[in-house]
Amino acid sequence: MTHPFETIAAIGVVPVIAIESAADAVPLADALLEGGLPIAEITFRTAAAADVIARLAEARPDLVVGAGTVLDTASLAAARASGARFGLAPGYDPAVVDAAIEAGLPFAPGVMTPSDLSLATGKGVRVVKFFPAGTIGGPKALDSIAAPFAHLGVRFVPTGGVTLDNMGEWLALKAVVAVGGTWIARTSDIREGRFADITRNARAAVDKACALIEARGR
Ligand SMILES: O=C(O)C(=O)C[C@H](O)[C@H](O)COP(=O)(O)O
Repeated sequence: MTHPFETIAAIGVVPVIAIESAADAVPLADALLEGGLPIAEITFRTAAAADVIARLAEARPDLVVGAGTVLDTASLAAARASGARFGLAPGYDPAVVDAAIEAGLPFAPGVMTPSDLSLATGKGVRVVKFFPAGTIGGPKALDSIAAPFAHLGVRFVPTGGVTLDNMGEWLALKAVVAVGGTWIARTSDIREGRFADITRNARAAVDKACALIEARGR
């Protein structure tokens, strides 16, 4: 089975999803898959997250489903038990990172500073979320912060303020493995059943990411 971070690198975009009802899980997955996006980061921002992951792992194995907003070890355990294939967090919590390593779950903690990055790389982590990407200073900030870690092969998933319009600025950076964002499958679009819009957003994001990744010649 392909490593989930390889799939993420090949596609170049990760939809960050806060879904409120497990009943919407399969329609959401089908909307993403129809848009050519076989990845979903289901965030533990809602009580439904673990149920949604479990349903998707069971009913839509073609979708690489992961857990987002993993803020504590209890969420990590719930994510694993539900069948999440990877995890991400907005910040760096050593207890969560240790638990993910121990469990063998591919996990990208969030970093914002060189200190966070040092902690992460010291644990052997090589894929991190860069959050909140837009607010920290955009691609220029990432370029500067990443430079002293480049020889370690650290790759970033900038998230927070990324859109279809600005994703090209991020994916132009070699250190960026993929971008993440909520714009592809918004909570309100899921709640109100606008799955055709989600398919359209997914297709636009994937097409753009693929073109950008090809252009930079990876
Ligand atoms: O929840 C997490 O684990 C996070 O890391 C934060 C989210 O990825 C961002 O809040 C998405 O930001 P927007 O795409 O600008 O809405």
